[in-house]
Amino acid sequence: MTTDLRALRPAEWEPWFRQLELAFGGVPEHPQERELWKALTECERSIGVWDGDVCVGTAGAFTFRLSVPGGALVPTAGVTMVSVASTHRRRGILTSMMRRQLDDVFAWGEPLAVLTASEPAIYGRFGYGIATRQLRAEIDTDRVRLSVPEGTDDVALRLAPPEEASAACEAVYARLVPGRPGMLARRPGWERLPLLDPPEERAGGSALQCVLAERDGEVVGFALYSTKPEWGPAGPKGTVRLRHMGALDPAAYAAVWRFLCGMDLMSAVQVGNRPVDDPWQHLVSDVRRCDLREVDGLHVRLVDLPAALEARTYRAPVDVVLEVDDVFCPWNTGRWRLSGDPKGATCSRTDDAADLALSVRELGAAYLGGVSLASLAGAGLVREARQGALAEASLAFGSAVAPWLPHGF
Ligand SMILES: CC(=O)SCCNC(=O)CCNC(=O)[C@H](O)C(C)(C)COP(=O)(O)OP(=O)(O)OC[C@H]1O[C@@H](n2cnc3c(N)ncnc32)[C@H](O)[C@@H]1OP(=O)(O)O
Repeated sequence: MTTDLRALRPAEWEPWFRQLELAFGGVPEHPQERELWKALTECERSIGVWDGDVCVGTAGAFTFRLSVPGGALVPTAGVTMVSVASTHRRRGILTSMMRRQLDDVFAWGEPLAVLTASEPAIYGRFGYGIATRQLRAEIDTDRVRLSVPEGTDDVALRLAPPEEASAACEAVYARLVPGRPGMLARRPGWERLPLLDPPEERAGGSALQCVLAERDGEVVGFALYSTKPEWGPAGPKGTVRLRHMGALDPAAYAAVWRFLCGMDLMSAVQVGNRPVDDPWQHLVSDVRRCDLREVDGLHVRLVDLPAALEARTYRAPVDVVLEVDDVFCPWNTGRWRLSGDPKGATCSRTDDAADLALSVRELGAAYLGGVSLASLAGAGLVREARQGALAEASLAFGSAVAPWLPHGF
């Protein structure tokens, strides 16, 4: 079988995207969603694999800037729309696309590649580590009470049509990005993503709604959500489905959560993707009635290892030699001295003896500060060669807030 792997040509987008839809089960995306992804596709950064004139492989790489510990926004490739035709599976087409893509990303000078996986088992072999988790919950608001901090009553709430409120929500979102590793600075066009709301995908729920939290006329928080009314023998038992929220201070945050949890005729708030350290967990009277669950979120790959390690800061002073194994991107393999602190870091090749040995996948998992090197060592995935190095590096790599990716891509 000979196939042709090449950059996507704009005129090829339809069959290319159709291949992606087929690989994901064949149901066409809603036109609203299709149009958004078409507008956001960066053809010159996307790959198509063709068998004759049939598209059999797809992969894209959005131009992102990712928030990392310390608040820098690092140029990052957002790997997306990966698929191989079921007629051509398990013949190495994904591997060939990952090869081309990571070579490209390195050549573009982007230190990181990130993705969210349809199945977490796919990408470890290409050097991606699971760096963030997302919290899912269903809060039983008939039973759970919320205690709110002082100042919450000073926050005014106002319903607004989501389209009209979008600019104000985006302004709040943008201010949150540097403070939470894993968040993405949104480029023009991406503000449409939280507003996607095809009627066919509401599953009995309302259209998207928006509440704004304001203090002295300034928007300090928001939530995008829908409601699903339902009635049982004992009366109302509707559900609030939270899509997206953000707030600039604890009182604004609590005001939004009190609104979500206090809606009349609603018995539950469903939360699909929040940070694992989301503060509402400390406001509720009964955390057991919140049905907390966690799943993998952002998978991170260090493409240019020294540039990536120098782009973030470290929570405590650290001076370690890392012996890194990177089979898929061998330019990262070798010994690297990392010296860093809360202000910055340097990372360069060294012949000195290793303090810690690990693969680039573990480094990707630990990079945003949400997965501890000590925990990875407990699984036998990080080896300590100098006593004390593991504790030192674990502390330094940690983040005060859990890294989190608010939305898929
Ligand atoms: C970021 C995103 O876009 S996530 C979306 C990923 N896409 C999908 O899930 C759509 C449906 N699935 C597919 O399109 C394909 O099955 C793909 C893309 C996952 C794999 O494509 P293929 O061309 O079959 O993969 P390829 O032949 O290169 O396999 C490489 C290796 O990965 C392994 N692999 C491939 N798919 C999977 C999987 N789903 N789970 C576990 N391992 C896998 C193969 O067994 C192979 O292992 P080996 O090197 O030890 O032999």
